This record gives sequence, structure tokens and C-alpha cells, in this order.
Amino acid sequence: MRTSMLRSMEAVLRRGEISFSSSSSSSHLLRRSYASESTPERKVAVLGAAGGIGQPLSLLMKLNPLVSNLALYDIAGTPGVAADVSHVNTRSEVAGYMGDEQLEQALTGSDVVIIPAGVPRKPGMTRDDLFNINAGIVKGLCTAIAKYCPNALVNMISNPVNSTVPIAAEVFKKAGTYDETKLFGVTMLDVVRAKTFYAGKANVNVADVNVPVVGGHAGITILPLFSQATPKANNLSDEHIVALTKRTQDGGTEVVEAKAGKGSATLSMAYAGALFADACLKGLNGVPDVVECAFVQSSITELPFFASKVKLGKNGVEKVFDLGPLSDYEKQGLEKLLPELKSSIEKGIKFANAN
Ligand SMILES: NC(=O)c1ccc[n+]([C@@H]2O[C@H](COP(=O)([O-])OP(=O)(O)OC[C@H]3O[C@@H](n4cnc5c(N)ncnc54)[C@H](O)[C@@H]3O)[C@@H](O)[C@H]2O)c1
Ligand SMILES: O=C(O)C[C@H](O)C(=O)O
Repeated sequence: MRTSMLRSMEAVLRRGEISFSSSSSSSHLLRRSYASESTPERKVAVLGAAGGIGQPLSLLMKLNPLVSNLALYDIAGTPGVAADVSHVNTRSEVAGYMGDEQLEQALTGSDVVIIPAGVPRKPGMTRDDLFNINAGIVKGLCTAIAKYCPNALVNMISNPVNSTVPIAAEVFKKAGTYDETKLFGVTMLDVVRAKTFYAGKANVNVADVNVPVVGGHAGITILPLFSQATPKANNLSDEHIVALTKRTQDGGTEVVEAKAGKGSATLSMAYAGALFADACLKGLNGVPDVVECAFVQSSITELPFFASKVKLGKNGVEKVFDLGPLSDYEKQGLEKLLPELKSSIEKGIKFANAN
């Protein structure tokens, strides 16, 4: 029976009928979709592809039938990762690129560039403690993106996202290539966590759950809006909501502590990164009503960047949705997060312009 299941799975993959979805109707990773003979060519580059996130993310992107070319770039280790992933019998051609001199080839022609390059946290560190190393890495990679694939959608995973996205924006502005509809801080893992934790407490099917998460991607700047969660749960007290909010905000730290010095979330992040990249590809391909949360240029608060629901279309961000009705608890959370998020954004802008 197992063999016949594997055979039919393989047949479906060969026909290109498997896709990814985190939509409200289903959070299952693999799902039949509209992919067909007419699916356009799409090149996706993963920068930091040999890392803890990069490797499983590269595998998940290899499983995505919307990808025709997968470029795996890192400063070391990519030949092995690319050879390994390339043996998976799905649509995309895989190529590995290593070192500065191969970055141009890796990036040229990319429709989506996913960036999980940089150091992860160890116990006791904040995401901001990664700034000194990761800011320079992101700046260098974005300088190359501006040169070699200025029209690509950029999915920024490297922390601190609250600062690395503003750094990327400044680099692109200086290069004259900035398009605010094409730059995204990936906050999908916060949404994935909020859905999982909510489903557990509300006792509902996790596949049916939707929870917007707004603000930024660090501690109290992560603001899950459980008042807007669906399906509605009648069994959750105010104390439950406070606990769920705190667990979502501390989700990254929970993993960092459990890994005890061996890094931060990699597998769940690869899953979340693959979902978000898939949403970007669907938008580019003209699939209607693709809506996910992301940290983007925004005017829905006083801050220049903010995470909220965004509609993804043929050019990237088509619409940034405002926050909708908030509970009093969420209104307080919003007030509290603004100063910290503001200073992280300003730190990124200052770094990009000083160096
Ligand atoms: N946005 C999120 O929700 C989220 C979630 C988890 C982790 N992260 C962040 O993602 C980053 C990567 O985490 P990880 O666990 O994969 O780390 P890792 O150390 O396992 O991997 C990072 C990879 O980046 C590579 N790298 C370093 N400099 C590079 C450069 N200039 N160009 C290309 N590649 C380069 C390294 O060689 C390594 O392979 C960290 O900053 C981490 O904090 C973000
Ligand atoms: O917590 C981290 O440092 C990694 C990531 O931002 C996460 O949320 O898991």
C-alpha cells in the first residue's frame, strides 16, 4: 500500500500538480493546485543555501512546481547541497554557486531572491545582537541584487528583520532600483506559530486556522491579532489570549533555548519561508487574492515599515491592508511596540547610509 501511495505521489509530482498553500482554507504544505503545462518559467535564488534554514528551504523550493530554475548560493558548501537537491525528480533545474565571483550568475534572471544568510542567535542573545554581523552581509547581498536582478522580489529572512529590511531599502534607493512593492521581511514564521498555538488552545483544526500577525519580527514587536483569528473560539479567556500572545512573541527564543547553543529555528523557518515564497510566485503568476502577512513599506502606522496583511500580485505588493478592528489588549500592544520598532528601523537606515 505504501508503494502504491509513493507511486501515485510521484506521478502527481511529475505532472506538476503539487503546490504549497498556507491559505485560510488549508495550511497543508502539499496540495493539488493549478500548476500546468502553461506554468511560466520562474527562477528562485536562495542566498545562504548551505545553512540551517537554507538547506531545508532549498529542498522545499525544489518541491515547488512553480519554480523552473533554482539557484543555490552560499560562501561555502553549495556544490554539495546543489548536487544533493538536484537529484529530486521535480521540475526545476538546480545549480549551486559559491563565493563572490559566482554571485552574479546566481542572481541573474531571478524572479524571487530568498535571503537566509547570516548568523543565528545563541541563548541569551536578542535578534538585535546579530546586527553587527548580519547588517554587513545583507548590505553586500542587496548591493549585488540591485546590480544583477533589480526587479526580483526579495524575501528577507536574515535577522534582525526589523533592521535588515530598512537596510535593503536604503541600498536599493542608493542604487536607484528601489521598488517598495518588491521588498518583504519574512514574518511568516510568526503566523505559522500563532496558528499552531491558537489551534492547540482553541481546540480547532489547525488547517482551518487563520491569525494575522502584525508589527515586526522581534519580541514585543510581534503582535498576533487573536481577536481576528478564525475560526472563532468561545473557550479562550483573556488570560489565554495573553499567554498565546506571549508564546508567539517568544517562539523564536523557545527554539533557541531548546537548541541550547546550536542555533535557532531552521525547519519551521524553512517551511514558513517556502510558504511565503510560494505566495510570491503565485502572485507573480497572476493567481488572484493571494494575501499573507509580511513586513513591508507601509503607511498604515506612523512607521515607514510595518508587518500586516498584504495582497501579492504580478509586481509584488498590490495592497497593504490596514490593521482592522483591534481589542483593547492589542491596542496596548501596538502602542508598546512602536518605539522599539521605530528605533530598529532607524538603526538599519543609519547603518546603510553610514557605511
Ligand atoms: N525571519 C525569521 O523568521 C527567521 C527565522 C529563523 C532564523 N532567521 C535568521 O536567519 C538567519 C540564518 O539562520 P540559519 O539558522 O540558517 O544560520 P546558519 O548559520 O545555519 O546559516 C547561515 C548561512 O549563511 C551563510 N552566509 C554567511 N554569509 C553569507 C554571505 N555573505 N552570502 C551568502 N551566504 C552567507 C553561511 O555560510 C551559512 O551557510 C539568521 O540571521 C537567523 O536569525 C530568521
Ligand atoms: O529567534 C530567532 O533568533 C530566529 C527567528 O527570528 C525566529 O523567530 O525563530
